[in-house]
Amino acid sequence: MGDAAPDFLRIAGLSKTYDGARAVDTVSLEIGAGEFVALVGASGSGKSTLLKCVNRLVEPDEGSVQIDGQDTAGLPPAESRRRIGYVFQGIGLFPHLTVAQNIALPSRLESNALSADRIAELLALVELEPEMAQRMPSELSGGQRQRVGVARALSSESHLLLMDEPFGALDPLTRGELGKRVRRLHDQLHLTTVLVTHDMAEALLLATRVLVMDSGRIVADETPAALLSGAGGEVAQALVDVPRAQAEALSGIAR
Ligand SMILES: Nc1ncnc2c1ncn2[C@@H]1O[C@H](COP(=O)(O)OP(=O)(O)OP(=O)(O)O)[C@@H](O)[C@H]1O
Repeated sequence: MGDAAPDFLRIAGLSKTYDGARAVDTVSLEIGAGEFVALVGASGSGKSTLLKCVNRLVEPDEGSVQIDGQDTAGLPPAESRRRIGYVFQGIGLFPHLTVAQNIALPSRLESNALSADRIAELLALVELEPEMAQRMPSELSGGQRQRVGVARALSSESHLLLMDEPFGALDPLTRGELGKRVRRLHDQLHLTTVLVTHDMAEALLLATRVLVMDSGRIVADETPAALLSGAGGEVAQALVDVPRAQAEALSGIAR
């Protein structure tokens, strides 16, 4: 979508079945360089599985994924993952490594050690003090840990950032701040970003494009403005109705 940016991520005919149930059902999708895409949908609609097929934490049964013109099936899965920055639920920081060691890990696997200056720079990008580098993850708040996760995802200097509910379990203020921060980083570093979120308001506020998944398929692909004007069909509009109803209820109280 957008201004004729070249497609950076191309997903073609992708399917993944678990125990006879299709988690992802023949999804085809092109995402241009520089897009910030939010992927929303009910629990179990296939969002995480789709993202994991992109970085090959999950092997698809059918279909292909191309990143910057290169088919990921031609690379060992670990090599594909090193080329992608990702923040996934359940893939947290290593508790026995310091913040600095956690951030440096993807680069160390590439035999490309990160300098202390580079680690400080990555911490600054997510607005953490350089002194945090020597702390253990248990000495950080949940929000600080999630920032370190984002810094680690950015450490490989990949241009593709995949995030699966990266702001989950944060208080709303921190969540809002971290979301805006990630959006600014996306713009500054010219990233292509896919963010899975349960929060339609967050999707509408942060993304340039919103994809809605339902039963393994993409059922809507719209800009936030189009969704707010009523486009995208029934499933998408049911999701947009949630923040819309909240905004109306709040303005009713203020009157
Ligand atoms: N490793 C697995 N083994 C078996 N079934 C799985 C596995 N991972 C996911 N599934 C199933 O695939 C479907 C899609 O799951 P997925 O995690 O992709 O959904 P989701 O949209 O990300 O959900 P949520 O919003 O709850 O995180 C679900 O029915 C889920 O139970």
